[in-house]
Amino acid sequence: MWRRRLGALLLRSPPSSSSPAASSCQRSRHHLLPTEEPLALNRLARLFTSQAGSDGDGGHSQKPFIAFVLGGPGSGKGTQCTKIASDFGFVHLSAGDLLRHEIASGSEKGELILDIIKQGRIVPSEITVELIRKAMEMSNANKVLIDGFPRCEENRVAFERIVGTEPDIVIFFDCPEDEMVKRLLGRNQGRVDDNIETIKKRLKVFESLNIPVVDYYSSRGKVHKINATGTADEIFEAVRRIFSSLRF
Ligand SMILES: Nc1ncnc2c1ncn2[C@@H]1O[C@H](COP(=O)(O)OP(=O)(O)OP(=O)(O)O)[C@@H](O)[C@H]1O
Ligand SMILES: Nc1ccn([C@H]2C[C@H](O)[C@@H](COP(=O)(O)O)O2)c(=O)n1
Ligand SMILES: [Mg+2]
Repeated sequence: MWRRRLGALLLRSPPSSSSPAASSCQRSRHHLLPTEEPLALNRLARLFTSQAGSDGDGGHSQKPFIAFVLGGPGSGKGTQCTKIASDFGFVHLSAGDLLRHEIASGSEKGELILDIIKQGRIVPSEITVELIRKAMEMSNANKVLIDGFPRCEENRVAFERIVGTEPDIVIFFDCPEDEMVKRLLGRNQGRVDDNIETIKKRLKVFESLNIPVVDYYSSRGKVHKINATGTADEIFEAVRRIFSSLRF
């Protein structure tokens, strides 16, 4: 299985030399690659992840179909992912939920994550990608929705480096800011970032760091942009048309 092989390779890689606190989407690009040794491992990892085929021990190394689901805070990513997962048999991995789960675990890393989320900033990519990679491996899924990721260029590059593959498609929920703010203020799920001060910061981060990632994937012909106004069911009709036309 590609996941087992990749997991074994990555478990053997040495820890990153950069401290998580020093790592952020604001860092310069040359700080993204921790050491040269993981790079060599990444090349090996790609051999197991970039294409389907026999992995030499009788197993099947087909990589999962990956859809990144993007959109501003409150655009309805989580709501729509639940529907896609139920109707199209995808496993739904929310980057935000994985980070909140880490906070709830009481780990030291969780304290750092909580601090960053309260400020509406982006968690260091190494942390988020590692949580996603582990969740993908544990799910053993062949169709995965990755909700709320990548949030910035550094997230995108780190995913390609650590997981060794690109998304097959990117779904982008396009929603006006005033509607997103209204939805977030009415969400009522006790999230530490659903207050107007943090929401304003999240919207700024979305515009400055996440939209460039959407543009990057648009230029590669991977983006399906969906008008995210209207009821959740109306929006899902547009989503359904896209997923019904895919071969996975
Ligand atoms: N089409 C819609 N119309 C009105 N409310 C909606 C719609 N879709 C979702 N909501 C509600 O808006 C709130 C935010 O939705 P959701 O959590 O799905 O957004 P999100 O994009 O995942 O946000 P975040 O990035 O903060 O996780 C929720 O309370 C949800 O029930
Ligand atoms: N790739 C990601 C995804 C999420 N976060 C942090 C910052 C977000 O404001 C917060 C909540 O995420 P959401 O549930 O809104 O998707 O989690 C991040 O740093 N990097
Ligand atoms: Mg969400």
